[in-house]
Amino acid sequence: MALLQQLKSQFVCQMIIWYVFLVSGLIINLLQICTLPLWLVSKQLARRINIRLGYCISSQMVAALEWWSGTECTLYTDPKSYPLYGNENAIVVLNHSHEIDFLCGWTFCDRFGVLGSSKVLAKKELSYVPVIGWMWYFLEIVFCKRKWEEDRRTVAQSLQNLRDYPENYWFLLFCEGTRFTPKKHQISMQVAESKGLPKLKYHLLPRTKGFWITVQNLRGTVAAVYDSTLNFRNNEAPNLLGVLNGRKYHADLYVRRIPLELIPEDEAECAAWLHKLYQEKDSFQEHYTQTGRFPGPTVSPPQRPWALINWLFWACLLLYPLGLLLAQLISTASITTILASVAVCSAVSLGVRWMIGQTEINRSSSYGNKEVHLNNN
Ligand SMILES: CC/C=C\C/C=C\C/C=C\C/C=C\C/C=C\C/C=C\CCC(=O)SCCNC(=O)CCNC(=O)[C@H](O)C(C)(C)COP(=O)(O)OP(=O)(O)OC[C@H]1O[C@@H](n2cnc3c(N)ncnc32)[C@H](O)[C@@H]1OP(=O)(O)O
Ligand SMILES: CCCCCCCCCCCCCCCC(=O)OC[C@@H](O)COP(=O)(O)O
Repeated sequence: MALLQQLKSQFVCQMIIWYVFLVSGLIINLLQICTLPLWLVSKQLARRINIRLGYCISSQMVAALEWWSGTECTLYTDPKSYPLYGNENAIVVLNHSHEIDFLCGWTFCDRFGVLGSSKVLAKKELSYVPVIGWMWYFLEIVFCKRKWEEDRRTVAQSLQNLRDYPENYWFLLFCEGTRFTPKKHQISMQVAESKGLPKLKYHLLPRTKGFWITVQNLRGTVAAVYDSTLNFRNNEAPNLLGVLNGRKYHADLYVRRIPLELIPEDEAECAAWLHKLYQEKDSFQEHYTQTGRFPGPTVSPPQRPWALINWLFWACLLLYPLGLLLAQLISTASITTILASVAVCSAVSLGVRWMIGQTEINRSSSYGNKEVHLNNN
């Protein structure tokens, strides 16, 4: 067991995973481009094909979490809501304090069969990330600049486009708008104070505009909001490099299903509703800190084999030509070819390392970091 753990952290294993992810990802991005003419002929078919192509990329990261690192995910939820998960459209509201929260979200998507179709309100910068960001264009992910004056029109339009989406999806919203850091927390609590809102201990003050516009534009096509609160056992702060090194974590996710009809239509009332939701989320986090668990019964939604099968398929397809190339390199062993191979390996590892950097909190944006001029009236 210890030997296997040692093996998982070896650089050569990392390189194999990165190589398969990057090369298969770029091939899939190319295939996605090839579907462009189809959008003009049959939009719904193009969407269904892209859902499957997207699955081939995102499920590789799910496979890394579930099969490589062996991370376990426990769901705390009402058993009456459980059968609805994956069988309806939903808006997911999730806390944003962990580097792999999006990946745990993807794992749950996979277990409920909505991984390829799931959506997120993502910052525009992520659309430039190769493989993942490029894939997102074809999955109709909603991007925002976090500048309301510009976003209010573009975000509403992108949301309207999802109204006739052909497969069930979960639309993820990190209402805090950025990852939790002590400084961002302190600033957002000043804003809370100026608005006369109670302080939150574990969350940043939620941004309400994105939530309101999402609910407004998806009303009638989305059945519920899944209020989701994520935590990791033993106070761990997991990260993507840990996952790729084969480190095992245990995620706990508390989900409450709230029918969409219960959410007020009026903007101010909707904002007040969201603030109250975050106060409740804060109390669930407090409960977790005190007791090591969330309230209510637990379930472990079954793991599905498709993410692993997909990874094995791409690995077989791409490692064979790589092996042939390496064999040829070794047999010819010219200094130029060796230098060229070292350069390619370095470029791959630098590229993927930069992509992993996008998930790291210490490289988080300055959004929410700037002192705001507060008006206490
Ligand atoms: C059964 C299982 C269930 C669940 C499983 C869980 C999950 C799985 C689901 C789906 C997975 C799918 C995909 C996941 C894959 C990958 C995701 C990866 C990452 C992408 C995530 C991101 O990129 S997060 C960043 C982008 N997103 C957001 O920002 C969303 C939230 N933001 C908003 O909604 C904003 O309102 C906005 C972006 C629409 C506009 O932002 P802007 O800044 O322009 O406006 P504001 O909202 O801030 O308006 C100004 C108001 O804010 C007040 N203010 C000022 N400073 C602060 C502060 N520091 N904190 C709080 N508030 C502040 C200011 O006073 C203004 O107040 P008003 O009263 O006028 O509103
Ligand atoms: C098998 C996989 C191996 C290869 C790994 C490559 C990894 C590429 C991952 C890129 C995915 C990017 C998703 C990042 C999600 C995220 O967490 O975004 C942060 C935003 O919410 C808020 O940003 P900020 O304001 O900066 O806190």
